[in-house]
Amino acid sequence: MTIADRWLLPDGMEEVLPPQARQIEVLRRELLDLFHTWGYDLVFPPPAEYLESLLTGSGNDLDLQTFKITDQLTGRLMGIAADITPQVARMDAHSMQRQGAARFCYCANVLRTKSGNMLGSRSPMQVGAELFGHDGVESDSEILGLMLSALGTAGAEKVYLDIGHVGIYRALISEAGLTDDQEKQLFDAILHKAYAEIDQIVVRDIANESLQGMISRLSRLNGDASVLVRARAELADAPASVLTALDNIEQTVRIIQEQYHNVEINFDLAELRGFNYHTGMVFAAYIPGYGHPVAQGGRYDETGKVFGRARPATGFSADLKILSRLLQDNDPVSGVLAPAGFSDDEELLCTVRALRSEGTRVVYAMPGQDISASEMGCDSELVRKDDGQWVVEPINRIF
Ligand SMILES: N[C@@H](Cc1c[nH]c[nH+]1)C(=O)O
Repeated sequence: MTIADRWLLPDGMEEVLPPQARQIEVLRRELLDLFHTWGYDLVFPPPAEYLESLLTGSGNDLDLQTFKITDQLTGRLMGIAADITPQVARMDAHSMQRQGAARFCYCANVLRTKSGNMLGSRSPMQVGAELFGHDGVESDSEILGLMLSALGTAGAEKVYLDIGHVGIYRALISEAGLTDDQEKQLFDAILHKAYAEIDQIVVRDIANESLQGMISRLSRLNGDASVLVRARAELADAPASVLTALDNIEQTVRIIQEQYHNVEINFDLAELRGFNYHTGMVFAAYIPGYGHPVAQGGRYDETGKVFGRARPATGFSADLKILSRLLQDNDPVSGVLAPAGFSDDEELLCTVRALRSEGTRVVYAMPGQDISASEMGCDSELVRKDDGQWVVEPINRIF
């Protein structure tokens, strides 16, 4: 093994160095404090669980994204958490047993077998919030609002929101009488917006002509607010739940637009992104200059059922590392350098203690080491005056 092999990290498993680590930590605190002020209780999910509880009800995608390990204690297979949302759904359904609305937030490392995009991480720091126990405009708009506020806290000035509704696709598909294989094929074609293929599949596999037309048209319902008007006309023969879904989107968006003025909304009613457990309105937030969502989420009403309690649920998550990298200003670290060789100087000890207690960073130089103050993140130093007092002065020496 060469030295290079020893420090080579696996793709997408990155270490975070100063000053980014500190910036991420500052943002983590700000976001968790924000969630707290909105009434979201912090939870710490376990880093690994038995596969059955981790993957139950969540579909194939999450399974493929989950690293599996054998538990040396029981011989059972465990999975390392790849997404916190189903874990929090289990906490709500099984461990918490709260009646009515329950709100939880989290920030935890997850591991994924593959990254979502070419340059992406396989070890995101997932931060997010989940709201259980209510189905409707109030909870949908609260979660969307909290996501936008979180992006604002992280420094986003302009947000592009992509809104879809998995329930519309599901309502149409439930009438289509497709086999699992046929449905998977159609799902993939819609996911990839392969219009020619979609048209082919619906004509080949679906007998009902009105349904064929509606599914083809649904796949193209993508654009500004006029999409909702078009949807009402083009999906007029759809089950009643489709109209309810459109009403829900319209009302939620109205609430959001009244409160958040830096948001541009695009509707994509055939958007099926995500981990497959979503059942209702889904959304993704983009910022200029980055081609992937910086936060995403949506409604997933069925997930708690397998844990004993079907609860309405909606939530969002983001990768804290990406938010910090894309949105945070690179504030230079500042601090005060304290000299070496004065460990018995009571005045100095006292001054350092006072500075630290008010939050100032004070770094002791080490005897015999000639390391620049800036390398230690210091832009000022403690200097002893003739009367024995120590005062902080800016460093203007050239190192
Ligand atoms: N956990 C989902 C987003 C989500 C949170 N809650 C509901 N959906 C994701 O990372 O894609």
